[in-house]
Amino acid sequence: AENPRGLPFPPGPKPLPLLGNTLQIPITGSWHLYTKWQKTYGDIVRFKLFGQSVVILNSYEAANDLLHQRANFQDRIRYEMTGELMGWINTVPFVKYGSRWRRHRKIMHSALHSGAVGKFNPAQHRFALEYLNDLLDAPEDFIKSLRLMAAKVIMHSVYKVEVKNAENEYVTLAETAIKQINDTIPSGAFLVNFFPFLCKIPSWFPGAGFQHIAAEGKKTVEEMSNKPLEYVKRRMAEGIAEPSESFASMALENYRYDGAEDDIKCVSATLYTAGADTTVSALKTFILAMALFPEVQKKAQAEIDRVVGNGRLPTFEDREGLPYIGCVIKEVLRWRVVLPLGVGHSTHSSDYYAGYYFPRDTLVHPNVWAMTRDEKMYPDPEKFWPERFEGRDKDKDIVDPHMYAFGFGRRICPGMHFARATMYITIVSLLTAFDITKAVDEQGREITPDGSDDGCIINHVNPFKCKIKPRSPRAVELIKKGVEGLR
Ligand code: HEM
Repeated sequence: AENPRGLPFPPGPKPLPLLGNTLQIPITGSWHLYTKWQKTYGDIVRFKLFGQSVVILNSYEAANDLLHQRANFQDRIRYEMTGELMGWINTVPFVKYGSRWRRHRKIMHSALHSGAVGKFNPAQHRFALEYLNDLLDAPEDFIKSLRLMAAKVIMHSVYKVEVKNAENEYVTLAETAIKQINDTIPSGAFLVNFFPFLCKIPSWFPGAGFQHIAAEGKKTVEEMSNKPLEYVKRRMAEGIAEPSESFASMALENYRYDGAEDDIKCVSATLYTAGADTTVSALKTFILAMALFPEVQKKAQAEIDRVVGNGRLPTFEDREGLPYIGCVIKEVLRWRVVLPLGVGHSTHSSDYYAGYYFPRDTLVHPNVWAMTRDEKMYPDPEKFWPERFEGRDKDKDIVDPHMYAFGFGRRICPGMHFARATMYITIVSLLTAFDITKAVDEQGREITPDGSDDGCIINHVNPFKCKIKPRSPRAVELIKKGVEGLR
């Protein structure tokens, strides 16, 4: 029997036949609703999206017990539309728990684990400098040039593609693919994600427009994966490529089993889609926080001035000597966590926890947003206050955001060390060279950004205005000199 102990499902709102609770779940910012449900139903809440059983874990403890500790909670559900029809099933976050996924993780791990990832620091440093230089020319385009920086860092690290502008062929392909995915994943937006049998309807059938969208999507995903890898292989064949010049060339050198190339192609394409927008989200949050909390900015700048001095820009070597910056990065990851619902894991077979029954293929999401708003751990949670992390032992009475911002268990973000390095060098360079303040309107009044966010799976603060001004003529000189040095 599936449920021999006859235990109940976790509590939750009553579902309608067929529709389940789908009509109750907002497409954006659903974590706010789940956090309210925590008061009614507790830390473990169950509901249904059409026929899909969903469990939300509202506490760090429950998420850690299940998603981190249990091997049975490391799978992913099938997304018919996004995964199967559009071809995203070939990218790591969608791959089912099993041998293929293990091969993909191994390829990523060998280049991205904490001891190896330093290889990419020169590229991260270079593009952070170019970002500073872009800000000198067009400070008001700080978000646009941030996106460009993230694209440059990943494309260079993964393929050694030199991205000059946002119109780059490979960047455009990946961005188009991401846009297509964002339009299809949210709950309810695409019925076919939850009604697999709809896939069998021919595409000329009225209302089956999803099949055209799927076909378009699949083409984009294939091109996004094939084209840059062909570029790498061309460089290798022509003998231009250093074997270790990029993630992909290293992987092609190191892994030569049957089917290795296909694995490498899928993994490489994943890195842009998983790594660019997430990093941009975190860095936008940082800039917003600096505009809203000037005293934090001053303190961070004082630390840099003390440790680095003003004769140079900071480097990766300074990282250990800048503990307050470390706390700022943690607070960025907590204050507006990038993925407020993480990425849903699923159960491989039926299971029990806390007296409740979990059928197989239950979609289980950590409500990370609720964890970041736990007032017992983080008093005054809306305040951006890095000091809350100062002078404490890891895991003692406060959870380090690194423990939840990058997910859980065997599925934990394999790019976390890479992401943190990009965040570090960008943040520390920005603080050294610029003051970030609120913008002023024509009457000279300060404009305070409202700090709202778009509520998407990868959550972004909404576009806002701020002033980004060099701290001194010396800072401008250092940026110019730094960028010159790169040429
Ligand atoms: C601040 C930036 C980032 C954040 C906050 C972040 C967060 C996450 C989270 C929450 C997950 C889901 C883990 C789970 O299922 O429990 C994830 C998965 C993943 N991330 Fe990241 N990530 C970031 C940057 C990156 C970067 C830069 C890369 C690649 C270079 C990357 C590659 C991946 C991949 C491949 C997965 C799927 C892992 C799997 O399903 O086995 N991420 N990330």
